[in-house]
Amino acid sequence: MKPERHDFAASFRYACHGILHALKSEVNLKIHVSAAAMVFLAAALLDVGKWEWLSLLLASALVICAELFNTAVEAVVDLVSPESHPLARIAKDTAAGAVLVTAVFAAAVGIIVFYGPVTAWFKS
Ligand SMILES: Nc1ncnc2c1ncn2[C@@H]1O[C@H](COP(=O)(O)OP(=O)(O)OP(=O)(O)O)[C@@H](O)[C@H]1O
Repeated sequence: MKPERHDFAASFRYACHGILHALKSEVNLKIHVSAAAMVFLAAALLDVGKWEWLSLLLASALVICAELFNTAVEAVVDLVSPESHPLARIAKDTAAGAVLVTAVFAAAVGIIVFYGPVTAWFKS
């Protein structure tokens, strides 16, 4: 049954519940969040600039958002099509493809941002 109308605080709680559920159930999301934490630590240690921080934050947020949407698509597909179906496969594979695209983008951003500071650190 659909819940009654709710306020902003309730919407915020539901959103946090969704994120926590995905964090508990999706290994890939745990990996992405851990990777983002390590990237932020490296960025702080290497003292990268404002625009580099912005790029890293944007790339990390994109990957995590894509993973959350992927989790949502998987749940809906499992709900409406527990049996094997070509359209269910397309929905899940496409959602996974979106995560892959954002992960490749994040890897490229990481290389662009860290290449200079890391080589300079090794030379020093
Ligand atoms: N109902 C279905 N009908 C057809 N193919 C499906 C169906 N469910 C899953 N698949 C196929 O199996 C693959 C794996 O599906 P699964 O639900 O295990 O997700 P997953 O990729 O393992 O996600 P995660 O590990 O993040 O939970 C899908 O990408 C799809 O190709």
